[in-house]
Amino acid sequence: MPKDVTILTGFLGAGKTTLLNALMNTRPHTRFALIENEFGKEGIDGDMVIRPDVDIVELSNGCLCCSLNDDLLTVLEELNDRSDRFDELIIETTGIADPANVALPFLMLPAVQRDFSLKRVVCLVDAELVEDQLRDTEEAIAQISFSDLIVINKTDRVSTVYLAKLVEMLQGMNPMAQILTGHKEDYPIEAIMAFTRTAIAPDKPGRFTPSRPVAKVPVVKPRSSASGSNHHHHKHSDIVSLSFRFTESMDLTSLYHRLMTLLLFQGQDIYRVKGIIYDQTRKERWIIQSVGKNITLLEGTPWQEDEEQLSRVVIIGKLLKPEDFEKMLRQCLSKESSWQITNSTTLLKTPTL
Ligand SMILES: Nc1nc2c(ncn2[C@@H]2O[C@H](COP(=O)(O)OP(=O)(O)OP(=O)(O)O)[C@@H](O)[C@H]2O)c(=O)[nH]1
Repeated sequence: MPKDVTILTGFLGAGKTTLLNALMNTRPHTRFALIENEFGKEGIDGDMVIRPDVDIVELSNGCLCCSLNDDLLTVLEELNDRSDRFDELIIETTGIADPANVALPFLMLPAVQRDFSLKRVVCLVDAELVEDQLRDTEEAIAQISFSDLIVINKTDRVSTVYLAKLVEMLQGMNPMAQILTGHKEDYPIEAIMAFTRTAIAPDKPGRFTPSRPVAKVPVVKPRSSASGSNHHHHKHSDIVSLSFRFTESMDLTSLYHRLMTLLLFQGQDIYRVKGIIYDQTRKERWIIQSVGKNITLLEGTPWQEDEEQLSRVVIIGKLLKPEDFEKMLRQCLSKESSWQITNSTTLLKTPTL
C-alpha cells in the first residue's frame, strides 16, 4: 500500500513545526517519517521535533521546490527501502517553498505514486502577519493558492472580526481550499488529518496547475554558481538566509535585548530568526525565535556531558547584510574570539525557467 503523505507548507514562522509536534503528539501510535527542509545550512527544525522516535531526514542548504528537487526523489527512494519502519510521511517545506514543485513528483510520477499517496497539502497562515507577507513576497501567494487545506494559525493574536475578514480574503484567493482556524493550544488536528484531497475532485481543470510548466519536472538546478561561490539561486526571491555558529558561550539576555532593538528599528526585512543558544550560565540550551517583531524564548533540554555545547543562529530576510548581524551577534558573545559565519546563502532574482 502506498504511504500517506502530507505536505506542510506556509510562510516563514507561520507555525509549521509547532503544528507538526502537536499533530504527532495526538497520534502516539502512528510511526511518522519526516522530511525537514531548510534552505540555510544550519538545520534547526529537526531539533525542534519533540517525538524522539520519528525517522527524520533533514535536507538543508537549499529548497526542495528548486535546488533540492532531485534530492527529494532520492530521499523518497531511501524511505521506500525502509517502508516497514513508518506508517505515514510528512514533508515540512521551507517557509519560502513553492509547494507546487514539492507536490509535483507525487502528482506526476507513477514510480512515486506507486509508493506514496499525496493526501493533503496544508498551508499554515500566520493570522497576524499574512497581509504583510502577501504584500511583500510572492512565496506566500504561491503557498496559499496551491494548498488544499489552509489553516489560519495564531488566531489568539487577532480579533474575531479580523479573522472573519481574513477567511473571506483567503477563500477569495483559493476558492477550492478548505479553510480551518486554530492556534497552538487548540489546533483542529482531527479535521486536518481527516481531510484528503481526493475528496474534492483533484483533477478539475486548473486545480493543480503548477506555476511553471510541468514538462520541466523534476527541476534540477545547480547548487552553486559556476564561479564556485556559495550563492544559491532561487527562482523568484530576494530572500537571504544567514547561518552562524559559535563555540563560545553567548549571553542570552544580551541577545534577547539586542534582537528586540534590531527588530524594532529595522525589523521590516527580517522575516525569521531562530537559534539554539549555549549560555554557560545555564544548564539547558535555550531556543530563541522571532517572527515579525515577536520574540520568544523557550527553555530546551539540558546539555549532555558528551555533547558539544555551541550556539546556532539562522536569520532569514530580504537582502540582509551579514556584517550587520555579525556585529550584533559578536556583541552578545561572552568572549568575542571564536565567532564565525558558517554559511551565507543568497537567493537572487533569476529569470523563470
Ligand atoms: N501566539 C502564537 N504563537 C505561535 C502559534 N503557533 C506557533 N507560534 C509561535 O510562532 C513561532 C514560529 O513557530 P514555528 O512552528 O517554528 O514556525 P515554522 O513555520 O515552523 O517556522 P519556519 O520553519 O522557520 O518557517 C514560535 O515561536 C511558535 O511558538 C500560535 O498559535 N500562537
